[in-house]
Amino acid sequence: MSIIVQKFGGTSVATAQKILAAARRAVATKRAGHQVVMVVSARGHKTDELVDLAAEITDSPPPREMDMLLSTGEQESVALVAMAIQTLGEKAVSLTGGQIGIQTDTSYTKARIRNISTDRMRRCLDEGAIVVAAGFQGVDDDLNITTLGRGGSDTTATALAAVLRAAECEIYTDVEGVFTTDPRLVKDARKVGRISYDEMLEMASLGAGVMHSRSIEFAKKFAVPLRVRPAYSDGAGTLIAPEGDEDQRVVSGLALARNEARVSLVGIPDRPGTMAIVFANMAARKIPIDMVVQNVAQGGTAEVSFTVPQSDLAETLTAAEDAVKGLGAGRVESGTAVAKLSIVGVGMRTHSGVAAHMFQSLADAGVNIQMITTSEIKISTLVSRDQCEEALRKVHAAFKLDKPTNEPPAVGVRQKPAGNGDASSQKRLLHEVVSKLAAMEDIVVSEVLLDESQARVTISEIPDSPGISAQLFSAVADGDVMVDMIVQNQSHSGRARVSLTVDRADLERCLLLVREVVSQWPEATLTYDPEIATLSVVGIGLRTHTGVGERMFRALADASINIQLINTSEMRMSAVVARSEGKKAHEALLKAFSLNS
Ligand SMILES: Nc1ncnc2c1ncn2[C@@H]1O[C@H](COP(=O)(O)OP(=O)(O)O)[C@@H](O)[C@H]1O
Ligand SMILES: N[C@@H](CC(=O)OP(=O)(O)O)C(=O)O
Repeated sequence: MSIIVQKFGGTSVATAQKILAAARRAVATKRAGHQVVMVVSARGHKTDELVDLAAEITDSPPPREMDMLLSTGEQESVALVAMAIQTLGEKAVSLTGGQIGIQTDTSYTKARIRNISTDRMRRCLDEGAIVVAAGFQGVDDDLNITTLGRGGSDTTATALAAVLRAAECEIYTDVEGVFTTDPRLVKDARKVGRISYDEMLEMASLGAGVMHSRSIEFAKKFAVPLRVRPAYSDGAGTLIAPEGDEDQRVVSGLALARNEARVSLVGIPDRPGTMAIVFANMAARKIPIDMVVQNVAQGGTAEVSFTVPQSDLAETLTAAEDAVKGLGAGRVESGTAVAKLSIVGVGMRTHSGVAAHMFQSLADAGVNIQMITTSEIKISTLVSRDQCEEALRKVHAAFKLDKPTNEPPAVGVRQKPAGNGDASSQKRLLHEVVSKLAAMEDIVVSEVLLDESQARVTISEIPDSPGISAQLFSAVADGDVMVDMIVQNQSHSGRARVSLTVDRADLERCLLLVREVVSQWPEATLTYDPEIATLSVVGIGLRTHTGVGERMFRALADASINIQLINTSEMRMSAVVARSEGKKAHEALLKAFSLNS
């Protein structure tokens, strides 16, 4: 008999009526011939209320007691849901994380799942009961209660689906499914029928609150089909699966992270080891870095900027000050009142002109871009917070995401065939690595790739005002040059620096196009380097595990290799180095991540 996991978020069990509705759905699924495991969150704003209550008692609640407190929200709701099921005439057993055997590490308030025992759940299911599992919690080796971090019930649900080999994991919520962007912010947002794990991972980690990114990591690692569905109707929702829709748009969705802060380390030494020290200091404080922007150095000093949630700013500044002390040079700058606006879509792998279109729509809205970073399937920009919602609406409309998908794509010229070439070998590699994991949530690094086919172009001293990036990238796109990485730092004295990488065969054409645009800015300078290599560490959980950057940059530092550019995503962390050092860097990274060449 197939197992279906059904997760109900806080909004979907907020009242007795909603609890009964959730119970009816589980009962109907059981009566249709499935075994059912429900995962339930705390009712409504219960978790927030408990957090506020603790704050009234003390400024720094002990993490162990915080987890003891927060886990009660879910304990209340599972009991109520189990009662509701029993009144409908079916057997039900509510279980806490500890009673199930969800074993975690001891990092209170952000624990990671190590193992899950299926014995108790299977026994209950075999006795004909619906299992009602408390989301968001587990226990450590000493049976201390731990929680998985805010929004963690999605992670519980996907992890239970993985260990039970469920046919599907359904996430019931207060919207029809996954939308092109948050429907609360953009009323024209449309529901997506199907989206790939990779796109959903990016969307979730870039700010789309509908799913917790760690739960998509589980889904991808253990190939769990996920479906986001409305709790209030029979809508089919959105399927999250290995691949997205066939007739996919170039851009599938937009995400906004409103409460970001920027931290920059300026004037730091441009030498091997710098990034290793920076990342080690961040990892030591478990600070998850969002957008990392390191641009080519000038005058012997380098600069790295990154964004963090504003709530992590104080801790990040301390870590950054420690890093500067360790480096013996540089200073720390920071900026608040910024927001991160990102576009996501696998179509970017094959189409040119996507960045230009995004930048142009921001320019048309009078929005200045303070920082840019890209990965193969996303482009993130840092903009001022007071303009961010308007910017979100403008970019959404510019990509015609408010229109049905069967219309011709709004942008982009296909430059590369779509075929997913080595997808099956990637799946095999992933499976091999996952099968050897000691703990379920351990980081997965499946490959280290060396790309020697690219060239770098850097434009310095360009004016820092709306429309500049749009002009630059429109010119390149109009010339049909496919841009891979884009990195733009925060500006200094009204001047910014942008670097991009292109296929080496396109370098001459790209330079011609860029020169023409740059000629209108008297102070701007253009440099290029056809001799670069890009190293990419590929895996799952690269951003949520803060130690990957540290390990990567430590390995490059130990091999005395200097880093020119960095870009990161959920599934890839890349660094540009001199081509002459590419092979050595590749070997060093394979060794650091215990992979065979
Ligand atoms: N791309 C998106 N698609 C759908 N919903 C989104 C998206 N981005 C943000 N959201 C928001 O996520 C909310 C659902 O998540 P959440 O409030 O955590 O629900 P739950 O309590 O069910 O876990 C929606 O109400 C919606 O406003
Ligand atoms: N109750 C927890 C866990 C959770 O995932 O909730 P929800 O499914 O309502 O986002 C929280 O508020 O963080």
